[in-house]
Amino acid sequence: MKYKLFVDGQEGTTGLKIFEYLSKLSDIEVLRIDYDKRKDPKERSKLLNVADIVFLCLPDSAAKESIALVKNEKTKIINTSTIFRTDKNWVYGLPELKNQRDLIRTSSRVSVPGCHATGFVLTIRPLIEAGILQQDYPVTCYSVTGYSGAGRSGIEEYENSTLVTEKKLNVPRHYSLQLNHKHIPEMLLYSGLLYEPLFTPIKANYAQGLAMSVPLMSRYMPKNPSAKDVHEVLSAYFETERFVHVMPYDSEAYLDEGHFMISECNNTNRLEIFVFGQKDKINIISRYDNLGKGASGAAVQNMNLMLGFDEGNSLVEHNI
Ligand SMILES: NC(=O)C1=CN([C@@H]2O[C@H](COP(=O)(O)OP(=O)(O)OC[C@H]3O[C@@H](n4cnc5c(N)ncnc54)[C@H](OP(=O)(O)O)[C@@H]3O)[C@@H](O)[C@H]2O)C=CC1
Ligand SMILES: CC(=O)N[C@@H](CCC(=O)OP(=O)(O)O)C(=O)O
Repeated sequence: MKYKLFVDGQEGTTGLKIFEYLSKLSDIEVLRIDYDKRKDPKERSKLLNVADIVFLCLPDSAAKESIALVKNEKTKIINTSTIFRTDKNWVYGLPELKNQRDLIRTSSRVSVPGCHATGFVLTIRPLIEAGILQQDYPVTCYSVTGYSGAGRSGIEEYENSTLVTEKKLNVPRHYSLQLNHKHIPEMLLYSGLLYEPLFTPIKANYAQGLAMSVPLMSRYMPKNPSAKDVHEVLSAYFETERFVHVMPYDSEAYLDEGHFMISECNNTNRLEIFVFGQKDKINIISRYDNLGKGASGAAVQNMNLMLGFDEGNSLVEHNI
């Protein structure tokens, strides 16, 4: 039997990328909606209810509408939008967190993590579990991302050369300046922190690739770990993971004359964690493709688990 899959939002940035992955699989049948009917609730309802798995690649309000249209027990939902990521009836689709993989395998409602939240949670949670970061540590972090993270409208804005000149989009831009980015609730809940991190995202004039940086000060942490100790904890936590890799400690070899390269994981589902530091200063940076492990790749990884496929089915693990 072939599993039936439907991507609601098939023409959007996340949806199109998921389609690319699905086109490599043979044990599935991808259901398509007519372009003109893609926003018609009646037509969507038909497909949503015959599919074994649906990917919701929609704005929050439309995703909510789709969920209400699912009227049967069988259809499993993978939701890439922001809503329900902290809802207890949904499983957070980050398999690399301890015990999360089994929850995903048996769930019929999975939320794909936000792109910024992915790197943050994977950095903080292992340190708290290992007891070298206390839950009330006042964490500050920042993330630099390509404009495709803002979906179709973001891409159109940046790829329209007149606007780039008029709006001065050729320089990086901080946003969510009130420190209230929409990923904060999931960053708080799944990292294990007691207080919201102070998070500043920065969008820049390139399409794809994200780096989340979390600087920490050893003198304020239990056991005063060195950057090398932090590296060892993270390496042990992700030792057996296929898509999350802790890179060699303080490795200059991965820098370009001292500069970090954000887009090296593009077009893969790979997330790399780097630890740098000196004296009591620790700098942890994760890099990944916001459309890979930050969205569509993560969605397909979750699908593989939910259907009992090989977890890496159709996903690219390495840059070759
Ligand atoms: N881009 C990224 O890196 C990430 C995105 N996400 C999330 O994924 C979701 C999709 O984002 P993204 O693909 O970037 O956004 P896009 O704007 O690129 O795509 C959204 C798609 O939804 C369609 N749509 C809008 N309203 C409806 C409706 N009522 N019924 C059916 N279809 C509708 C749009 O149609 P139309 O073709 O008319 O535009 C469009 O194709 C969002 O919730 C976003 O927050 C999550 C992680 C990362
Ligand atoms: C560049 C840019 O604007 N990125 C988006 C996040 C992309 C993402 O992860 O989105 P969802 O939480 O919507 O799923 C932002 O920071 O709001």
